[in-house]
Amino acid sequence: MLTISVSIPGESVKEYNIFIGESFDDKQILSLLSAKKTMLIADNKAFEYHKGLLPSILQHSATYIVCDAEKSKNLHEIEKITTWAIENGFDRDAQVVSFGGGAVGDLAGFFASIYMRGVPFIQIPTTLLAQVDASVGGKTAVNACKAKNLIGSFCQPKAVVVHTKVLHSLPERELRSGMAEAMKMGVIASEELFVLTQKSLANGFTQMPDIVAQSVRLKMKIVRDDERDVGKRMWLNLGHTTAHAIESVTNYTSYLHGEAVAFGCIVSANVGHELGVCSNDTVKRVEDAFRHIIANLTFDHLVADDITTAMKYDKKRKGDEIRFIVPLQIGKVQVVDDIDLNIVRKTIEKLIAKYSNV
Ligand SMILES: O=C(O)C(=O)C[C@@H](O)[C@H](O)[C@H](O)COP(=O)(O)O
Repeated sequence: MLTISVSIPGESVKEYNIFIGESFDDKQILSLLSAKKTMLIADNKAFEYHKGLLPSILQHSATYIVCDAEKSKNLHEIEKITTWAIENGFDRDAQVVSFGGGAVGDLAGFFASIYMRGVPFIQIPTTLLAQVDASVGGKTAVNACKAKNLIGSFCQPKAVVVHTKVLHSLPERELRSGMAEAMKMGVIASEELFVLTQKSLANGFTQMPDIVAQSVRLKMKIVRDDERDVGKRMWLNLGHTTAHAIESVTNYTSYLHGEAVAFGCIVSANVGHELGVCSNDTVKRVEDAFRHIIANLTFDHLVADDITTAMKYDKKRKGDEIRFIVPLQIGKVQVVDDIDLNIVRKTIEKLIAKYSNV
């Protein structure tokens, strides 16, 4: 088992461990928290397939099942969980264990951060996407009418427990989607990870524990320096200005998050090229990598104008100015303030046409 220790400076230092291993004795997981009562908030599919990983937790908790997690990531579901928690007698001494993909982790984490003004929580991510990205870093959120993750909090978990064993049973589409976030991390900060993710994808998802560990380490280095997302943490949003807009205009039904991110990273590299900061070679490397994630999808029903309109709700914006993250080379990105949305719209139009017949 690998343990990554996190220490995030601030008014009060937040310290916790991220455990990565094939699987864990769940008694050890429970012992990481001292609370007496546990609310297990679990994705329905993850619970169906993997509840065997949680014998002790199940004995000591009440379980709330979330169906269709991305569609349920909203304030209505938060109210439903709150009613359930109250009816089950959970008070300030309770704790939350989240079990599922990124959407359940975001929802459960947000609930934990506000229930009775906050109770501790542990993340047990069961998708590759959640293991490499969503479960670490302490962003919790629900979607609002106009945009993704508009309501949320910064709240670090008490621990993150990554069972890499669950990856063996994930559908290939889910694995590809998760790989997009690890690949994105490579573009941001590590050519080595970028190359590793490409190799893994080409060879049937090899070296997954290594990819999870490298992604988490790189992400936490950035989060440690800028927990509140006012500086370099914005790098982690590479591809997400486009991705969130696409997810919102398609009502979270057409693409998995990582698929939207893959398309978004291709958009970012091409926008960077239009701005003269990203070379032909880098654009080609980015497209060669991410196109394998979106290979079986079509984008022809998307309208570039709708996507750029939805970008106006992006949380990174500064007044009316939209910020965009672009790659400079593999391993290095830059935040562009006040991006010209005409350039973005034209680039998206071009790429919708290009990736509609793949
Ligand atoms: O942790 C971060 O910071 C990121 O931006 C990582 C993203 O991959 C992740 O999807 C995040 O939840 C998006 O955050 P948001 O602030 O754009 O909602």
